[in-house]
Amino acid sequence: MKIYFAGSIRGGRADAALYLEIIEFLKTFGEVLTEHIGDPNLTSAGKDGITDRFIHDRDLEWLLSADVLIAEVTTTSMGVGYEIGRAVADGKKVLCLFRPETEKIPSAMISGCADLRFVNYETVAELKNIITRFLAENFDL
Ligand SMILES: O=c1[nH]c(=O)n([C@H]2C[C@H](O)[C@@H](COP(=O)(O)O)O2)cc1CO
Repeated sequence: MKIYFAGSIRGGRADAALYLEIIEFLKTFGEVLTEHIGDPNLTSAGKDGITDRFIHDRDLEWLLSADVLIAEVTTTSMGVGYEIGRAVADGKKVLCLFRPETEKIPSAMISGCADLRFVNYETVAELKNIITRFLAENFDL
């Protein structure tokens, strides 16, 4: 299974360590196409490609080749929102994970979308359980 993991980069790297932990966990289910999102050296000021066009085109190719998109959406990111929209438009299975303990409120354009699964979680153990169920139960919960 090819998994596209989406997490904030320029939107802020407060959850970068969590992204790395999610990616390591996702690797037990299949190939994670976007391992660089967990790179602790990748900052919100940086980029992991030569140009923005290169990053966009490379990521979109990965996204369209993936079986599923899993996004951690607690840190608001325009890029993650765009990826979710493109995945939904392409009919992909999409799981969005959000920690409501923060002061942030998710965009209604994500939490209100009926064509994806939007799930709140509190602990990493809970998050892993949700991912396991989603991937094991044919992208449903
Ligand atoms: O350098 C990058 N590399 C990269 O793969 N992305 C993609 C993957 C992430 O899921 C998403 C993050 O978007 P943003 O940078 O707007 O927070 O965009 C985004 C950037 C920078 O915008």
